[in-house]
Amino acid sequence: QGEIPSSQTSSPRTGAQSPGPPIVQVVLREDLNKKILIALIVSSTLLCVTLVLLLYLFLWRYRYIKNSFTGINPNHHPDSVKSSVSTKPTDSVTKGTIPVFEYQLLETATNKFSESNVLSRGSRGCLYRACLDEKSSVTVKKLDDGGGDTDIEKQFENEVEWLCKIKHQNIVSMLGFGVYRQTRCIVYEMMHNGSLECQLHGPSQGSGLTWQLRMKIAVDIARGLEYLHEHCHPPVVHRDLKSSNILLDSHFNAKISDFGYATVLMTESKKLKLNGTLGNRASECLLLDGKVTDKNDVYSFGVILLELLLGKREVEKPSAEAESIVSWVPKLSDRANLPNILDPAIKGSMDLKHLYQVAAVAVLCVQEEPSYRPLITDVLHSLIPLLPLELGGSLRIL
Ligand SMILES: Nc1ncnc2c1ncn2[C@@H]1O[C@H](COP(=O)(O)OP(=O)(O)OP(=O)(O)O)[C@@H](O)[C@H]1O
Repeated sequence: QGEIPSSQTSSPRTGAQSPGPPIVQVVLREDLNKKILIALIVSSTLLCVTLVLLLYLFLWRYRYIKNSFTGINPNHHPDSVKSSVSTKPTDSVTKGTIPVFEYQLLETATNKFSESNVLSRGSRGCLYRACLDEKSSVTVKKLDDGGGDTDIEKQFENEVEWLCKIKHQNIVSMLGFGVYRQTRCIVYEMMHNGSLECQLHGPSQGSGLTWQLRMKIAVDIARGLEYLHEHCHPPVVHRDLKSSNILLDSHFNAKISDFGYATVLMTESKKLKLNGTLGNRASECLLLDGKVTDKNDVYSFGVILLELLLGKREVEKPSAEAESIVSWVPKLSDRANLPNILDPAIKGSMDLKHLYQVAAVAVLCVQEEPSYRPLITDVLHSLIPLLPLELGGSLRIL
């Protein structure tokens, strides 16, 4: 008792020589250094993670903008639609900028795909009127698999693939699509005036289409085609251009629809390769296959122009002695008689010089030799001066 523990003898209070304070300070400093080191490691890790995230976001945004499109990605293949879309009915995602609709949503919008909503029946399925919201209606094309018909499947994939990428005022807009087990749906903007075929050859027999409207429709189609042939990279050939695939909105703006057979235009090098593999087949045979040239679309455009002028169907009677509208071409070259063979709905309603010019363009487009047919861009520029300014042409009416 009364003995002081040895550690206390070295207490600062004793006033004796004391190593205490320096030890504490060293320990504190070491602690501080460790903390600074940890803080540095944590903050630099955070910085790295943030930088990586920012880089990822930047790359994602760059790809998003690139994909949401002004041109065509040559590496893109229609098959990717199939793989990019799940077949679960509850999907609600977006593919690029195009939404994938849930089945239930389309079912409700079309009143369970009811008969009263049917707008038309095509060879591959039905077209329905649908209300996605209270304000506007859209159309839904419902394609059933047709007992595993791979052609329907291919056309669906092709159509969706192209319409995801092609955006133009004269090409029908796809608002979304969906794949649900055996059923496929595509949602389009509503084209209130239906197809050009219906306007020309339906109950109204062309009476709703004045000369000026017909010129506007021709210029609109040529603009859409010019976009496909000249502004898409690589160029796109529609391959199924006909009046039933030209749709008219409430202002009679014409838009090209149905991209089920569309394909990229074959480049010269690919053409040569194909010529090689097909031995002696002349290039014209390849062209007649309808696979490789934009001039096929120009021919089809010429046929539509003839329909607009003559008010006749592309093929008048679907029978053995059916006559193509192209057989009228020699009569079109007879200027004196031309006004007499026109569609009665427009007879005498146009400047004759304009009529001769449009007839000449139509004759050039339907020439048998594809290389003699003009480019669609030349066709467009010869029609624009015939269309009044307020309808999108350059004609000033004084
Ligand atoms: N977006 C739309 N708005 C209004 N009507 C449309 C629309 N799309 C198509 N139609 C009408 O439905 C008709 C059939 O179009 P659809 O594309 O379904 O035909 P299809 O299935 O390609 O038929 P086919 O193969 O026999 O030509 C068109 O001719 C047009 O009258």
